[in-house]
This record gives sequence, structure tokens and C-alpha cells, in this order.
Amino acid sequence: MRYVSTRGEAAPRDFESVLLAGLAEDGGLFLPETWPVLTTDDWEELRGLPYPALAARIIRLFTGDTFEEGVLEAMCADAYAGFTTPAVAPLVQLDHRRFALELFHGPTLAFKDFALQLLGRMFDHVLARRGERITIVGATSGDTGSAAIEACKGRENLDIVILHPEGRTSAVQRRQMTTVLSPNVRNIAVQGDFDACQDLVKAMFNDAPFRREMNLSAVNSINWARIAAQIPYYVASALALGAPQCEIAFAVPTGNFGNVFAAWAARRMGLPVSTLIVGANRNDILARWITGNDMTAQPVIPSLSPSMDIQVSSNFERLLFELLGRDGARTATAMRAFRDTGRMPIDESTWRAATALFRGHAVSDEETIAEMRRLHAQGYPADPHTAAGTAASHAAPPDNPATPIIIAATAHPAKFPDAVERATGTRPALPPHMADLYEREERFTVLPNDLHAIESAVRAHARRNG
Ligand SMILES: Cc1ncc(COP(=O)(O)O)c(C=O)c1O
Ligand SMILES: N[C@@H](CCOP(=O)(O)O)C(=O)O
Repeated sequence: MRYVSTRGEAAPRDFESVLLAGLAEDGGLFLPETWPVLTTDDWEELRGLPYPALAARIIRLFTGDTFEEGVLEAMCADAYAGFTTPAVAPLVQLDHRRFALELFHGPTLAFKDFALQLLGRMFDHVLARRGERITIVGATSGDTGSAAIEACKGRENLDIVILHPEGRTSAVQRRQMTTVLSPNVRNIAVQGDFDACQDLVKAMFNDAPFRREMNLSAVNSINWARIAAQIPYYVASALALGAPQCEIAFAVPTGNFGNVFAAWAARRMGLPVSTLIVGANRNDILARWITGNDMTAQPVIPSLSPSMDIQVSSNFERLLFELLGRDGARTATAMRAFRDTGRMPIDESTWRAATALFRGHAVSDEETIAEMRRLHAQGYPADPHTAAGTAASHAAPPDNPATPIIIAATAHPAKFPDAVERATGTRPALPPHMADLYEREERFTVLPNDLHAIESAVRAHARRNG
């Protein structure tokens, strides 16, 4: 399995190199050169496997010979052993056709643990074999940061620096990151929004001498390994509801477009997915594009679902590359236009092709609260992101009323106690392993949105540990 860049200029490479590189040298994102496609028999064989075994079978389609026989399987078993439910990704029925796919039973209570628990182990394995050390830089609107830190803390061959937007995460999310005091972990609160943090990360990757000096790697979903490790739960849940004999729709609360792109990838591999419903919050660029071909970036506005407070969705580039017939030059031109003007003109026929599959809906804070209240009344505690997904599934359902809809329940309500209390009058308790979160010491540095300042901080962190 080899990988190409969405901007068409970086040389194709294998999974190991993609895992370590994160972003391609031409600024693009990696995608498989050809998609593996599974037959009905293949899907049948996967049905009923325990989640870790199913995940290993799917992910192995992308890893080539990076991991010797049995190693990936052992890593998956180990990664998901720490989840608090044996089902790992349980489905809970909400109504006659809607099911919540609970992705928050990992150590940091969000779907990010699925990929990052595995990536931490992959990095360890590959770096020990190569005798190398890397510096991971990541941007977070709240959840990637804690999942990455949890997965990477104390690992010998890497340092990790996470940028979060100052004051724009929930207090629980911030503390999940800033109370981890391992010497290889550093938290920076950037005076800006998530898009600024993500821009800084990409700018560090595009600064070739700095990238080489630090041996940079990525934990955001710009790293293909993240997407690969998020495909299995779509497969497992669809099989549990009768696919491939019936079609399934997924509703996904969306920000950086990574999670919904993993669902797109499952469909590309042959899973019968009729519809992908993108649930946005008031930062609605993707919903505006899907409903009206308007891809115009606006300033990020804080909302009740802070992890989705994003306007520049990195993984949209992967979809665009596919929609443009895998034309790297056209993708690069469109991405440059977007960067320079804040607008991405997409021709009518390309947009129409996409909207045959995608539905989009932007959920306001008021709708989010109303949806959380409604779900609570029927006995389902939902976090604000999950509620955006369920609300979108009602507002923009698939055409066929018989198609089951699986909603990605992306975070545990306890991560957003203020929003939950506002909606339901009840403050959710933190799970036992986090019960003393508010008593733990916090450590982080506040820095301006300035590449030089951030690179200096990353360099100092890596030098201290290297
Ligand atoms: C809880 C939660 N829901 C939804 C999202 C949006 O997912 P994505 O960025 O993959 O679109 C995020 C952030 O990634 C998140 O943390
Ligand atoms: N919502 C995310 C933003 C980063 O997304 P990623 O999937 O690209 O890592 C977060 O919680 O940090």
C-alpha cells in the first residue's frame, strides 16, 4: 500500500513514512494510492469479530508491511483493553431508526481515543525499531489534545507539544491536558482560535528546516493513520445493524471533517452507506457548502460545542481531491485560493456529485440545548456535540425513511458539565479515574499567535528532553 499527496507533488510513500511524516512536504494530505475494496463475503467475515480483531483486520489493509504478523493485532487488543465497556463502541437505540454509536468509553472520554491509543503504540514500535526520536506538534479545540497527551505521555522516543485556543475549551477539556505533568508533554494556550492553532501547526510543517531539525510528526487527523483507525467503528456498527444487506446512514458532528471522512472511506471500501449527514454548530461553513455550495470562511465563534468551533476543516481537502478526480494540481489551486481569499469556488457539477451523498445542517446553541433536553427526557444523556449530530439527523435525514441512522456520539457528557446543566438542570459527575481533576496541578504557557514564539517553545521543549 502506497500513499499519494492531495497536492500531487510529494513522492508516493509507504504507511510507516506517512505515519511519521503527518503532512506531505508539498503541504497536502496523504491518501492511499488505491482504495482497498471489500466484497460482501469479506464484510460477512468481519461481522461478529470482537472490536479489536475487526479493527486490526481493517487497519491492516492500510499498513502494508509496517507491522510484522501479530503485532498490529496485539496493539489493537492492548489499545482497546483500557476502554470501560467490552463492546468498545456500543450502539444504543434512540428511536425506531436512530442509534447512538458511543465513541466515548476510552480514557479521555471522546472518539479521539480510538485512533490515538493506537497511534501512541504505533509510534513507539516504529521509533524503537528505527532508533529515532520525534517531536509531535498538535492543535486541539479540546479533545484531540487530551487523547494525544494520554497516549503519548511518558513515551521514551517522543516529545509532544499541544496548542489549544486560550479560554475556548471547556474547563474539563483544558484540565485533562494541562494536569498531565510528564516531562515529555508541553501545553501551550495560544491567544487565538482553533484555526489559528491549526495554521501554526501546518506552518511548522511547511518550515522545512524546522521540520527537519525537530523531526516533526502529527497527531491531528491530517495524519492518515488517524483516519485509518477511525474507519473500523463505522464498519462494526453498520454490520451490527445488518449491512451489507441493507443501507445505512451516518450522522456525524463535524469540525475538522476527519471523522466523517473516515465514514466516507468506509463507503469507498464498499460499505453500503446511503447518506452522510454533517452536523455543524454555528461555525457552519461545511453545512453552507453542502446546502448551497458556499464555502466561505468566517471568523470562528465560540459555541456550546467547542470542539467543533472550526472554520477551516483540514480533511475537506481529502474529499476535494477525490471529487476532482484525484487531480493534485487542481486541488492545490483550490486550496491556495481558499487560503488567499477565504473562498473556495467549487464548480456546480462537482458540488452536485457530493450532495448526492452528503446532507448538512447547522445546529444553533438554542437547538443544541433543546435537543439535549429532549434526549435527556427520553433517558439518553448526550453531550452537546452528539446532540448536534442527532439534531442534524432529524433536520436532514436520508431520503429513504426505512434507512437506519447511526449517530456518532463523539464525547461523554461529563466533559461539558455547564452545557449539560443548562439543558437538563443536572451536573454530570466525572468518572472515577478523573474524580480529582479539579484538585490536580495545572501547567501550561500562554503564547501569542506567532510562529516564531511557538517554534522557539517547541525547540526548547525538545532540547530539554532530547
Ligand atoms: C466531541 C467532538 N465531536 C465532534 C468533533 C468533530 O470531529 P471532526 O473534527 O473529525 O470533524 C470533535 C473534534 O474533532 C470532537 O472533539
Ligand atoms: N475537534 C478537534 C480538532 C482537531 O481535530 P483533529 O481530528 O484533526 O485532531 C479537537 O478536539 O481537538
